[in-house]
Amino acid sequence: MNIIIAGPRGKMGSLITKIASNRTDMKIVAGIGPEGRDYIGQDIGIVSGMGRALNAIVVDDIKTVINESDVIIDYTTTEFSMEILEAALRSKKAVVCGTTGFSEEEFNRIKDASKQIPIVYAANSSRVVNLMYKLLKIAAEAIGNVSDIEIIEMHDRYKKDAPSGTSKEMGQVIAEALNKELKDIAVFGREGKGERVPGSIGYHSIRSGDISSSHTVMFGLMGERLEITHHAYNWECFAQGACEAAAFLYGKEPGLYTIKDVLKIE
Ligand SMILES: NC(=O)C1=CN([C@@H]2O[C@H](COP(=O)(O)OP(=O)(O)OC[C@H]3O[C@@H](n4cnc5c(N)ncnc54)[C@H](O)[C@@H]3O)[C@@H](O)[C@H]2O)C=CC1
Ligand SMILES: O=C(O)C1=N[C@H](C(=O)O)C[C@H](O)C1
Repeated sequence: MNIIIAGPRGKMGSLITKIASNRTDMKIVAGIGPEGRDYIGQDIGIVSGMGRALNAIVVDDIKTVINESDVIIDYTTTEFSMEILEAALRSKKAVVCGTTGFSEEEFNRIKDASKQIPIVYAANSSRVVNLMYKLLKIAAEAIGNVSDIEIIEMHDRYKKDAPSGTSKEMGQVIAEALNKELKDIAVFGREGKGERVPGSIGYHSIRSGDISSSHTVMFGLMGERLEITHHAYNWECFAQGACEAAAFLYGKEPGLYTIKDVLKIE
C-alpha cells in the first residue's frame, strides 16, 4: 500500500516516517509540508531527520500527489487536518487522523466524510492507553458512582490543545460506564470553587518542559484512592499505532473506525 505522511518534520510525522519506512507492507510515496518551507521538494527521509533518502518528495500541495496514495496519515493541526479531509474526500482516499483539539463542528465533518471514505480517528494510538480505557471502564462501573473522579494530564510546553484528546476519550469511557453524558459532568478548572462538585469529572492540564504524555485518572474515596496512570517516555508508541491503523484501512469500506477496531483490544 502507498501512503502519504502529513507534517513529516513534526514530532509525530517524523516518527511515523521512520516506522513506516521500515515496514514491508507499506511504501511512502510523499510527504506534505506547509507552503514556503525551505524543505519543500526535498526527500522525506532527509526532511524527517532519518538521514537517508526514501525516494519520496515532500510537497506543499496535496492535490499533486494524492492520487498516488491509498492512505494519508495525518497528525498535524486541526486546520490542516480539515484541508486533508477535503482532499481525501475529493479523491476518495482513506485517512488515519490522530490530530486532537477539533471543535464539535469539525468533528462532525470527519463523521460526515466517513460516510464516503474509510477513516480511523484516534486521539490516542498507543496500544497500552487503549488497554487503559478498558481498565477505566471496569473501575468506573465498580466505584465510579461512589468516588470523586479527576483526570490529570501532562504534556510538553508546545502542545496546542487542552485538555488532551486522550483525556476527553477517557472521560467519555467513564461517562458511558456511569450512563451519563460527559458534557453534564465534566468540570474544567476549579478556580473560585473550593468544594468538589459531587458526581463530576474534574479535568487538570499541565504543560511543562518536554513531557511526552502522561494521563492519570484518580478515583478518590474516603480513606483510599485508586489511580490508573499511563506514561509515554517518547511518542513512538503513538506512531506505531498510526502505522497499524494505516495497514488496517487498506481496502476497507467507508466508515468511521476507532483504534479499538485496529488494535482489537476487546
Ligand atoms: N493520536 C495520538 O496518539 C497522538 C496525537 N497527537 C496529536 O498530533 C498532532 C501533532 O502533534 P505533534 O507531532 O506533536 O506536533 P508538531 O507541531 O510537532 O507537528 C505538526 C506538523 O504539522 C505540520 N503542519 C502544520 N500545518 C500544516 C500545513 N498547513 N501544511 C502542512 N503541514 C502542516 C507542521 O509543519 C508540523 O510538521 C497534535 O494534534 C497532537 O495532539 C500527538 C501525539 C500522539
Ligand atoms: O500532543 C501530544 O503529545 C499528544 N497528544 C494526544 C492527546 O491530545 O491526547 C495523545 C498523546 O497524549 C500525545
